Amino acid sequence: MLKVTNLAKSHSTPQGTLELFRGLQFSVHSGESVALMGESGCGKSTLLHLIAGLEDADAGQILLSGQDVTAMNDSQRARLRRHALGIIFQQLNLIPSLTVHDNLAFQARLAKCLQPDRLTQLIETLGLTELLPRYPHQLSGGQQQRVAIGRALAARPTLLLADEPTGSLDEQNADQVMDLLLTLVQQTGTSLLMVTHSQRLARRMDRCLTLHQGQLT
Ligand SMILES: Nc1ncnc2c1ncn2[C@@H]1O[C@H](COP(=O)(O)OP(=O)(O)OP(=O)(O)O)[C@@H](O)[C@H]1O
Repeated sequence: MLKVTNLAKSHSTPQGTLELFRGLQFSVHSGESVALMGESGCGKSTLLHLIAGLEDADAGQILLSGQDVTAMNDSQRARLRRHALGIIFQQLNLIPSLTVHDNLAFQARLAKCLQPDRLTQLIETLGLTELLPRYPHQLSGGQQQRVAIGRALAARPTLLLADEPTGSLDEQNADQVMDLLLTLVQQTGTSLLMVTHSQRLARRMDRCLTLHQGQLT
């Protein structure tokens, strides 16, 4: 489903070139949930950005359902993000001027795959029914997190990329959000690649990859 081969990425910084990784290889299979761990600054977020086509790799190949992200132009990448990827980054990027309901429907509408029954089911599973008319600033952190998960899954992505989606929550809320995320991923057959600093959350996933000094173990 996701196959990464010989991936290399460096950043240029005022101190010179910072090589994050070279020759990186790994796969995520259909329906599999994989934790991505590693110390701060090792390149986990950058790796998600490369897979999402938001940054360019220096070398290597990223195949998503057989399509090579590294060979796509900007509009092909945007299309891929709309149709095949769900993305939950640290800044949740909910749209402040839209209600919870419209935030949830937004990405599915863009991808032209809004299915009202499916959206209703997602809303129920995520416990958001009462909150539909509210705006993001009227929600708690955990509630915003659930909306971001719903929005990412409403468009039926093949792969969900999540960067510490429970990072700002306390343990109890993080566990609840994680329960929902894993249930939904299982129900929909979506694959999940999730950055986390929590061993506890990582143990709940099918597999854990650790990025250390440019290598995955
Ligand atoms: N656009 C950029 N230009 C230069 N350096 C960058 C850029 N983006 C990230 N970096 C550097 O690349 C390294 C990897 O950053 P990245 O955000 O991928 O790490 P991370 O593993 O996700 O860290 P954290 O766990 O703290 O979120 C860091 O040292 C960071 O300072």
